[in-house]
Amino acid sequence: MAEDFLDTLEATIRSRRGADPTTSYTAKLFQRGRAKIAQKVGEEAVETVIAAVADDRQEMVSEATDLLFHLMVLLADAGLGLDDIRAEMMRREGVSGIDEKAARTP
Ligand SMILES: N=c1c2ncn([C@@H]3O[C@H](COP(=O)(O)OP(=O)(O)OP(=O)(O)O)[C@@H](O)[C@H]3O)c2ncn1[C@@H]1O[C@H](COP(=O)(O)O)[C@@H](O)[C@H]1O
Repeated sequence: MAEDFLDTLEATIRSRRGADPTTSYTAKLFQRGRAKIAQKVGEEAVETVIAAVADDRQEMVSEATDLLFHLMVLLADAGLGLDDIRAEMMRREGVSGIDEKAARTP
């Protein structure tokens, strides 16, 4: 898988564990803990949805970026990362959501 900016960002996020929370927002999130990080993911998800319903494309990009950043921090806090998401996405490749749902719905 080609290295892209998200991989660079993931490395930055991981490097902020135990860093100074007065100079790093990511370090501050880690310090505040899993529940607070999860809350931020929820807030950013809601803000993304609001922007989508308002059909505000610029705001959607901004809020979706906040959402993805906070989701990456949440994954990192749990010892997970983009490789785990890639692996799961690749496992699902070619399996239609329609077929997958039909297989688990009696
Ligand atoms: N991509 C981001 C990024 N996206 C959003 N944010 C921050 O996320 C916060 C979300 O906004 P909010 O208004 O909800 O935050 P808040 O009111 O401060 O939060 P709370 O009071 O609710 O805790 C803002 O402070 C944004 O600056 C980010 N902060 C950092 N990054 C990346 O992470 C890197 C490391 O950042 P530091 O850890 O701060 O050095 C940076 O170089 C960037 O590449």
